[in-house]
Amino acid sequence: MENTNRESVRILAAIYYDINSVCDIRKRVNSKPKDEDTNDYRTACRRASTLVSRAVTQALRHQVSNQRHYDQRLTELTTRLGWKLLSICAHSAAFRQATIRAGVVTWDVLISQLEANRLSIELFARTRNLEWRGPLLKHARHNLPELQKELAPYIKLYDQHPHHFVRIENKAVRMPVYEEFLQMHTDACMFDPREWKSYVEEGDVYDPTQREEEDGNCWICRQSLEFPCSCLPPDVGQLVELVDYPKKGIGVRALANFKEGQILGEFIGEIRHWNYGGDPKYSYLMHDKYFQPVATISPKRYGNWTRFINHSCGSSTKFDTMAIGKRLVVVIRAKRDIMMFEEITVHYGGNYWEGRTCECGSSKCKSRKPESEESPLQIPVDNDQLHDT
Ligand SMILES: C[S@@+](CC[C@H](N)C(=O)[O-])C[C@H]1O[C@@H](n2cnc3c(N)ncnc32)[C@H](O)[C@@H]1O
Repeated sequence: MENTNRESVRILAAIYYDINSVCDIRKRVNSKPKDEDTNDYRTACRRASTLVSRAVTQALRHQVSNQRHYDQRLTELTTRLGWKLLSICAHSAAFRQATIRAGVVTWDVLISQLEANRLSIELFARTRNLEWRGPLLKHARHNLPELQKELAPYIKLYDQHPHHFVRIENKAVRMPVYEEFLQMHTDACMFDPREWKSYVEEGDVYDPTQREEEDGNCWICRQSLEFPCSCLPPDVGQLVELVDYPKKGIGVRALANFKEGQILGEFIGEIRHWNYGGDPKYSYLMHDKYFQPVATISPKRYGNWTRFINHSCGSSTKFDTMAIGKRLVVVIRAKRDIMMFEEITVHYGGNYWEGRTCECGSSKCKSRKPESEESPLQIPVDNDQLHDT
């Protein structure tokens, strides 16, 4: 059973990966079309369309008793997942292969997991502008009310960054808001000299995160500053989602497996003076290798997905400061392998939880209540005693 589970999770991870790749190709086709990308994109759409058309043919037959194995699976998909999810998943090569090749048990587990992650997959595809309606539109004229329902007008989600949406279980979606402002996504740290003026007595204000000789060689290409490079920190942000976690608020859920040591992304925000105290919830104090403070990275307004990583006393990642390209950056790095669908967590540091209660649930948790408080003595109560006499 464990192997089957692993296989279905592997397929699921590949489905997210494929959908993201198809959307990336589409973006390239729309901005700088190259023959190779256009062909790849057309092939993905044609294959998705073929699978959906075959499912439509089966749905119109009304007779399922003598269906072939593959067609039975398509019927099961449309009845259990619905036409929208089918059309979304049909864009994934891993999904199309699974409809033919997955073993019976793997298939059953896969379908249950697709059902359990229905909103996650839909949100993932829609915020990346997957053309999932295309394969269905061709069949709008057929008498398939469930399919027609899916073609009703939808709110556009793709004109916003995917990390402007937070999934609340399988039910709803909200936007990340803090101090009444939408927490905007940005791809790079922002330095505004005006914010530093009050901290600097004389001379020019400069960005203290610019890489200097003493920060060492670039962590990626290993070149010294004598050979300037344009390396950027890797980022897996396309393969994570923001989710509301009970008691902790927004957190980050992995939509792929990540390896120990892997850099997951840069901790991005506004570059503020190290004495800046305006962001006690999200900010991180960056130090150089001599433990001298460099700057406070404040992502409360502008930042990327890494600002939403919740704390765990047994965390899966850590903060690291390193020289990459032209800058000194704070990155999030995996301390161990991270599995698909796991919540990504980081340790906020010793002082963060003074006066706050950690709800990480880890056996190493510093806020963990003593045994006696955790399970209060149970006294059986006669229900009648609870009413006024
Ligand atoms: C950097 S933010 C993380 C994202 C945050 N959950 C949100 O909704 O925007 C840090 C805040 O998240 C919440 N948080 C993170 N980890 C937590 C934990 N282990 N237990 C309780 N609350 C946590 C606390 O409110 C904390 O001040």
